[in-house]
Amino acid sequence: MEWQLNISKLNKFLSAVLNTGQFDILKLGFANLNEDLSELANEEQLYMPSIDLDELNEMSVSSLLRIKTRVHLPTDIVRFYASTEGSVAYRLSSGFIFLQALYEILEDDTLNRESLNELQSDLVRRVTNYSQEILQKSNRTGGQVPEFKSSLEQTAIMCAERNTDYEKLIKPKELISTLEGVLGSLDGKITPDIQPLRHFMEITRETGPSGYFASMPAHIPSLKCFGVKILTLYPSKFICLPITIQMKNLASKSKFVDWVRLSVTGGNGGPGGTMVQWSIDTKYGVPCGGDGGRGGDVRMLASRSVSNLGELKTGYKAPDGRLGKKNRIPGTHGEHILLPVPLGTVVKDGYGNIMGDLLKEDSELVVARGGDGGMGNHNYSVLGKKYRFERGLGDLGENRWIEAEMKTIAAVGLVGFPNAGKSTLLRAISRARPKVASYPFTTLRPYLGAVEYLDQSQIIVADIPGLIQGAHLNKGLGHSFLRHIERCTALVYVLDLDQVTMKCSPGEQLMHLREELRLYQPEFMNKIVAVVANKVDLVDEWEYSLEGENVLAISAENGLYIDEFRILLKSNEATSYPSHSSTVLLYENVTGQLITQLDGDPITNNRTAAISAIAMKHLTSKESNNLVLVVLGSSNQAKSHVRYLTAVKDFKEIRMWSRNADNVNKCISYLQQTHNINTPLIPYSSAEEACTDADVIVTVTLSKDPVVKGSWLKQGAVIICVGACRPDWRELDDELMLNSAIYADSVQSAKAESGDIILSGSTDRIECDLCHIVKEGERDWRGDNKFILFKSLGMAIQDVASAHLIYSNYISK
Ligand SMILES: NC(=O)C1=CN([C@@H]2O[C@H](COP(=O)(O)OP(=O)(O)OC[C@H]3O[C@@H](n4cnc5c(N)ncnc54)[C@H](OP(=O)(O)O)[C@@H]3O)[C@@H](O)[C@H]2O)C=CC1
Ligand SMILES: O=C(O)C1=NCCCC1
Ligand SMILES: [Mg+2]
Repeated sequence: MEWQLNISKLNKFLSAVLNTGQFDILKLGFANLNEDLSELANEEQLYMPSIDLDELNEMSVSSLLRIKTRVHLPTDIVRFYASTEGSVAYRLSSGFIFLQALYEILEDDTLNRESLNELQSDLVRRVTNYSQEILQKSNRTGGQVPEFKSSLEQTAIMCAERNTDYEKLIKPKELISTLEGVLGSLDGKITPDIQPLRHFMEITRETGPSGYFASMPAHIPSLKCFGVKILTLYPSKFICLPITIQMKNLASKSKFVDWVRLSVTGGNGGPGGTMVQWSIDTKYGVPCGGDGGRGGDVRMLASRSVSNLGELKTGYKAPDGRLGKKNRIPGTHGEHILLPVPLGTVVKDGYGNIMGDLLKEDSELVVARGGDGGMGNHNYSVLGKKYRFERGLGDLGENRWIEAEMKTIAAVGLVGFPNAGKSTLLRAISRARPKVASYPFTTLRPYLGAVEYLDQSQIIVADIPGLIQGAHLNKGLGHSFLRHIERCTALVYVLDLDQVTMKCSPGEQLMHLREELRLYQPEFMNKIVAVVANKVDLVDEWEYSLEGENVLAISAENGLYIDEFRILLKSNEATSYPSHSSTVLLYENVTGQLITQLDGDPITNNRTAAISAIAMKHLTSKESNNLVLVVLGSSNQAKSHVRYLTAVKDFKEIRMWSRNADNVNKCISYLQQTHNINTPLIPYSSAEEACTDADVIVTVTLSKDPVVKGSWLKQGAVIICVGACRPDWRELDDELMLNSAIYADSVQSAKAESGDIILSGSTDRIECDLCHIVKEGERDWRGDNKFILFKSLGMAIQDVASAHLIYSNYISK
């Protein structure tokens, strides 16, 4: 029987899993279907390998085994990998999910869960037997290939080591020659990298387009290993909103109340005891009544789990202390009443005097003290018969009116004109369910939502009621909502891009919003601000900056760029995250045992530069020396490219440009101090000036728009384009693209992923893969073209070969 997967059902299933919000990406490991998938990518149906349920023949078991070994499944047939925020890759118990998926999507309705469970055990048993047979045939005794034996302990140590140590294990010249060797051995056959995943990436993009890449498993027969790289990319890093406030468990069902007046009364002190202990020695006995217990206090307790003051009643009275007991034992104290209030609550007495400011989690403020207990008669024992029943009655508890007011209600306030979509946005990023309707002032009081992150942190966002022009004069909801803004640490201006509902152009909206806030309180201008343009799905084109501000275009309704927005809110941390983070998993070829798991970031930084160095070495003539190198960009790739390119060529000077001049200076000091780069490194404030008369230009930016123009460059210039890794991003303009002889590390990836190639209409103009260049040796690579361009996108095989080299260096250390 042939299992036929229905794509639309599969999509539905994957979307449903993704929509649980627990996973950012699911990779379905049809590992042995690389070729088939790329061929079938545009077709309606995907096919599972042929499996004869009645009699599993060797062929089908072998194909299953290949799936098993490729994706390293101890008990299952296919595994889902989930790459979470921060790029922690982990595995799900896949068999169950997979079979459930199959159950949902198989055309054959007669299959039920039990029969699938049976099928799974049967397959696993057969696959296990078969793999043992293979191992025996190949004279292997254990589960591991001898050279990797007993390496797992070291692997664990290695995984725990820091990036800097990884860097020490990578020497530019060694990595360059290793990768050149691997490229030379490829014989023109390159594992398709990204293409087979495109289908699944599309699903991911639809459900949350945060830009996740994953390289398919790459086999390197000569190295006896294969591997996978999982990479996440946070392109929203370009907007920063430093926020540190985090709160927890905000889901309060109560009405939103930010001010209350209530009466509080401490418990009265309990009366002292009047017991007398009789004895033969004393005529009247010995008084032994204990002191009365203290009355309980009424206290306020700052708690992250409370969102507003709506749970508070109008009055509280704490329990009284109890009567003192015999044998001088004090009476029980009255219990304190703890009133949980949100962090940032300010408490005043009835005269407006501030009693306290509850800023820290678990801080307490006594708002009505309980009375002291009265003295028990044992205190009066010396007074003889007359006073032996004397005692104190206990003090009354304090009683007062107090006012509690929330000062900080949210870290972030969403500010925008009515119907800009703030409530929809809050719904999209949190579990808050504010009313949404397209008439002004749907939101009459701020709704709060907790934006939750996988690291358990939360940021509280308030949907501030719609603002109208003249609000500072108390028009509309005027001051009542401007007061809320006062309490937010940061503001996000939400602009309306919908021609139908917008009051004025997005630029004017931003101007008016700012003006209203400024007129109400000039200090508002000091607040940290970000700008988002909502309803981007309704417009054809959108500028990404307005009045000098970066603007994040989103669609709250359709969930477009909502992940980016969530990250923007957390960008205090997000800016300290690298824009790319990755993990490389290295497996042993035959048994599929995991050899090691490596931090992919140093691998990415080094191998990409090594590949560029190989390309540059071949694409520039051997004799050429003392060239001028330009590096556009100043971060990881800029640093590694200077190191690797100088390892294969001598340059007269290296010109460095980046949007931010400080970054260039930092990059230069790092290269000089840490890597002793002796070639003059010269900062440039204009990319055009830097590129004029340059021989080699490297673009390593996160730009979405061209940073180099063909008109700037001299004939014969070699351009190494490393950024613009998405089909809609550019680093190079059309003139440059159309006048270049184009090469790529993988033609297939470049055609599918490079915005420069796709948008300039150059998909059919790519000459060949890097492995052909390496094999062919020196020739005229430019032909009739003005420039030579190498487009790098990165391939799994480069990661795997580099990971293998690092690992080998590590174990031989
Ligand atoms: N081909 C491949 O195999 C690989 C490609 N890459 C790509 O290389 C590029 C650099 O990577 P990496 O150094 O790790 O990235 P980082 O995020 O660390 O650095 C980004 C760099 O781009 C600059 N930049 C950001 N936005 C813009 C913009 N709008 N215009 C101009 N410059 C901008 C930044 O400098 P400043 O803030 O000063 O502007 C910074 O120097 C990325 O595009 C990445 O995707 C990465 C790994 C592998
Ligand atoms: O590591 C890779 O390969 C990358 N490719 C595209 C851009 C980001 C990193
Ligand atoms: Mg890549």
